[in-house]
Amino acid sequence: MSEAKRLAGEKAIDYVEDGMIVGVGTGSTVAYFIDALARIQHRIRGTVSSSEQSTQRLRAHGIEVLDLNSTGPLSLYVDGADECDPKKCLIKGGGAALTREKIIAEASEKFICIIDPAKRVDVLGRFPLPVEVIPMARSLVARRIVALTGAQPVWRQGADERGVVTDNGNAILDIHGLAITDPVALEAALNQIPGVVSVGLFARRAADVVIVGGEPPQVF
Ligand SMILES: O=C(CO)[C@H](O)[C@H](O)COP(=O)(O)O
Repeated sequence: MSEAKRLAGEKAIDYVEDGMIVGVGTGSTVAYFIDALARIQHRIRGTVSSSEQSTQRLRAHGIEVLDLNSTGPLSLYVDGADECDPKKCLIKGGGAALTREKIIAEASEKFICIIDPAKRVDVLGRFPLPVEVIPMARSLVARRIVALTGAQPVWRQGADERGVVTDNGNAILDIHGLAITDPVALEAALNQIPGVVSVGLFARRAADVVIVGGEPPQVF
């Protein structure tokens, strides 16, 4: 499977143009993209990173990481996903970086999603849907999710009693047992719950192009 991820990550380099500032997502597929980007780094002006993990990898290659507040809109964002439906709506956040990923996707003109074939689904929801929440609102948000969806939110566990702590200092609830027939409506409804920071559904702002790793990669 990592071969498919590598092929998807390397194919995304085709979309990088000279002088661009490139938005960079998070995860093992993106790691291949970063490694390929390192080989052409002299052609770009820098990157904006969606996580501490990606920032470390970018800097290890000597690639400049810029503050989104100083770059203005980005031309290109490249990121992975946990699931992708035929309309290019995504579930993301398996790596707990969903909020910064959503911010950069929103700031970018073109969002290229890089996945291996196992991520393609007809209906989103087999992968538990991540929701980033303010820690004090965790139980409240969980109750509201049950009332809204009937599905089961599970607090993502981490190294200690605080559970997983995101780069923004928040907690993650993973919603199990959803079959998401209307991703735009569910994203909007979950975003209304006080204490929700962001939802790992990328439906209002879906991907523009999806690259599925393979020999050759498929693009849709
Ligand atoms: O959303 C993400 C991180 O928050 C990742 O893009 C998603 O989890 C896919 O990761 P991988 O490429 O390792 O399969």
